[in-house]
Amino acid sequence: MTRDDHHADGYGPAGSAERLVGASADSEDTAIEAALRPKDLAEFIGQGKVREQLDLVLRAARARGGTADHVLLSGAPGLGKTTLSMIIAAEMGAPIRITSGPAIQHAGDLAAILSSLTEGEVLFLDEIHRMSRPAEEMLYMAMEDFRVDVIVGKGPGATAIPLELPPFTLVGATTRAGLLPPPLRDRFGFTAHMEFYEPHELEQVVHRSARLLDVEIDAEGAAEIAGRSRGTPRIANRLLRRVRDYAQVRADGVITREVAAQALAVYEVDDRGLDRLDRAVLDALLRLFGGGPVGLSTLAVAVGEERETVEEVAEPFLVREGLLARTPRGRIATPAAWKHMGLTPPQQPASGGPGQQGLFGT
Ligand SMILES: Nc1ncnc2c1ncn2[C@@H]1O[C@H](COP(=O)(O)OP(=O)(O)OP(=O)(O)O)[C@@H](O)[C@H]1O
Repeated sequence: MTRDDHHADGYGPAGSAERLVGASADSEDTAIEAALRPKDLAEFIGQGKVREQLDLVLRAARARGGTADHVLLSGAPGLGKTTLSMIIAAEMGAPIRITSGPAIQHAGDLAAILSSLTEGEVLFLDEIHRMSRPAEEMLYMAMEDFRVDVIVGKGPGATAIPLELPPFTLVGATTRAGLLPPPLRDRFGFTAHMEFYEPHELEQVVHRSARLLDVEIDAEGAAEIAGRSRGTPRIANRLLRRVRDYAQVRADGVITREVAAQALAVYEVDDRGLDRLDRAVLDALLRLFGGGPVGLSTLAVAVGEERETVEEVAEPFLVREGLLARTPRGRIATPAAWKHMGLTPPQQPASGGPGQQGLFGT
């Protein structure tokens, strides 16, 4: 099995510090995740519908003695797309090759990978929406006819040499299925959308990982970590490792609710999974701008971050949590944001006081 690339989670394009609650894999995750991945569908926690449907697809393919249909997995980073692709291969008793869209810039890169696949092999293509156009077009034919045309030579003398491929299963992963061109999307026999996990599912993830890492944890400790993991198993596993450190150094090694809460307070991850940046954005929005509306650029200046960092790194989770809304007039805080930050909204936002929306409204 090979992996051509991996990404780190920086603070957006400005690319500064890695975040404890970032959903993309950092270098430590990459090193440890292999040990924590469930190996078969029965071990995979949550995503009940996806699991049931995939189980049918794979059982039927096995019964026919053939190769499974191409599978498209869509969902946010860290929800288990790579894990599921490995499970698909394991359940089919097939080897897996792992690569990603950005690693395939030329059609030739893809031709080289496809032509070296063995019969029934699973090809996992992460970030499939980021493949180059020519590679994408080559993939259409490979998926449908198990054939590619390799172009030899240049200009008028160029010739297309058809190359037969063994049947294989493509597992494509994307954070946004909507970004895929319809001809590509249509060539997948099965599409699964992965949802964020419920807290009780993340508790199971934490318990399972603690067992594998040989860490003692009680039910309340697992619940405390799960509640701060933003619906994402990767984050749950990462928080568990930081809490384990704390438990070893400052407690007796056992993770209880108290130990987990104290540890995550040190790392500035609050009880809802907001980190320093998220809280800074909310704090500025509430205290400086009376809850908004305030323009994105103004808000970014107020927290001393790039506009893109606020928009791409902090806001998606705040919006998902119902703490912040993006409106045509600017960003506004919801009543839940005031409550979460322990602040009281001004009685009459338009009459001055801490709120200065008139000045910052756009
Ligand atoms: N359903 C699950 N049950 C248990 N652990 C899980 C589950 N889903 C994911 N994990 C764990 O979360 C970590 C991240 O999962 P994975 O790498 O599969 O995510 P991903 O969606 O492929 O992320 P990316 O899009 O960034 O590649 C792995 O360590 C894996 O063990």
